[in-house]
Amino acid sequence: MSLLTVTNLKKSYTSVAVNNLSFELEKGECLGLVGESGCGKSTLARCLLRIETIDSGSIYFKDAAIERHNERQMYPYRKDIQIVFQNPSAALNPKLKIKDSLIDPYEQYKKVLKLSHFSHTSKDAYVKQLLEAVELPMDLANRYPHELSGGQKQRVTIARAISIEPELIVLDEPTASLDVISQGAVLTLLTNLRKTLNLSYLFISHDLAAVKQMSQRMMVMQNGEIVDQFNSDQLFDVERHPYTKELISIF
Ligand SMILES: Nc1ncnc2c1ncn2[C@@H]1O[C@H](COP(=O)(O)OP(=O)(O)OP(=O)(O)O)[C@@H](O)[C@H]1O
Repeated sequence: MSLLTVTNLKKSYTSVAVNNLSFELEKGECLGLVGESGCGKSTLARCLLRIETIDSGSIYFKDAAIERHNERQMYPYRKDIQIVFQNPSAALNPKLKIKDSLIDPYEQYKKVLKLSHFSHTSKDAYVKQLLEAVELPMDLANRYPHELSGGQKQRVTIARAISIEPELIVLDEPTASLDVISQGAVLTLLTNLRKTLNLSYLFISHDLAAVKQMSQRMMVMQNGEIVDQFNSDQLFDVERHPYTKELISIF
């Protein structure tokens, strides 16, 4: 059984943002999602996280159809689906030291947490493991977000996401705000973490090369619909959808 099964998902604002989306995501895989600005990628992410309500369709995660869950029913699933956003500065509380930001998801979900990779013997020991996991030095723990570089901040948001050992992380343009060198390093880190922690990713980006590098399978979205789905090594095959070919030619 797939970790995530989305069927005929539809979400409209003033016009349709996401229409009739169906796909499956397997445990342990990175599934890439590409498409130009405004095609509905972030709307899909918000629907999966239940930040948005959906109009119709279903979202089946692990053993449950979560699309109509209320907040109380969502609680055990919330910890299993985490998100890393494009802009780490907006994702971190500027008033919290890094160590306090890192401990925050644990505090929120400790009632339902069963950690197998990290261990929480003390706050300091836990923070140290998380900083090590994202290859950041321990002395960042006592700093505030504005004292970190963009790449370091994004590593902190990744550490927060993995701290509660979720099943799935939605990566919504996680490197878009970083310089090219930091981008490569963060993508490599994410790939290593996926393998070490047996994570699954939905990797959203308009960077075709990055998605190909990271993902085992890819989906292409246009005007709110998935127009192409394939194994990443079939990206350049002749039978690709004309829009996929167009994206390749732009790249
Ligand atoms: N809260 C909202 N209210 C009204 N319309 C919205 C809202 N959020 C998104 N939309 C619209 O839905 C469509 C899809 O937007 P979405 O942000 O999902 O695209 P995207 O592919 O993630 O774009 P980008 O790559 O620029 O982030 C757009 O037409 C957008 O204007």
